[in-house]
Amino acid sequence: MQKLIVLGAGGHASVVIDAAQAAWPGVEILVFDEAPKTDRILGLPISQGRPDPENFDNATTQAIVAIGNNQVRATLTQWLENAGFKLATVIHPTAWVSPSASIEQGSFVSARAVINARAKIGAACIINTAAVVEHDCMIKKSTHICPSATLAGAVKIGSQTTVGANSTIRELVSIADNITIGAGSVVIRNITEAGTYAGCPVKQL
Ligand SMILES: CC(=O)SCCNC(=O)CCNC(=O)[C@H](O)C(C)(C)COP(=O)(O)OP(=O)(O)OC[C@H]1O[C@@H](n2cnc3c(N)ncnc32)[C@H](O)[C@@H]1OP(=O)(O)O
Repeated sequence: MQKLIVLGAGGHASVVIDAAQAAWPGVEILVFDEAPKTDRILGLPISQGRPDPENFDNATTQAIVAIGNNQVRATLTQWLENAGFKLATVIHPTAWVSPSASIEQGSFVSARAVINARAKIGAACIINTAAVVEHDCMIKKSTHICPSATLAGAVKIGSQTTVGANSTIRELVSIADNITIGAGSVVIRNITEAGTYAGCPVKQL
């Protein structure tokens, strides 16, 4: 890959750009945003709108959505796929990803994150800075594991779920789709009903 298209130009995009530049020195990064708040990000120009697939060659170009909102990231990742772009998986070089783990396309793994043996990460996920995804965890698509969250062994997380910063999920626990776990929370039982949960142990807000 010589070119990386990044959709989104907010705070999370800065982190993805830094990681991509560290992972692929010399990569040309092209940033697009539908409503940019500035004209540059980390010194790179921001183009307004979406990239035109006619202008890019999949042999040299990949694309990723760098937006923290799970629903928006899911929708735009689907748009990239439908438009024929090749999705990138961006992994910061200081992250540890077990050779037996798998990560689907369009996902981002930030600095110092750990993804241990046989863990499976779906498409368009964010495994954020210093998050720990222990052995045999399964995370469905478009989910965000926030900074320093810890998923103990064999935890299952649904799609479009957010596991808040510095929260802990007990081993073997399952959390369904469309759930938000508050920062610093502890989950010790399965959560099946969509909603927001916080505290130690969590209660539905
Ligand atoms: C790089 C990055 O920045 S990645 C992003 C990382 N960000 C996070 O991890 C943040 C995750 N979000 C949170 O923790 C939020 O507080 C949420 C989603 C749990 C709740 O947000 P809101 O719906 O706005 O709730 P609000 O702030 O109004 O609080 C409602 C109640 O829940 C309590 N509450 C909120 N968050 C938490 C929490 N994390 N733990 C315990 N209690 C909480 C509040 O004290 C309040 O209680 P009260 O009604 O008794 O006063």
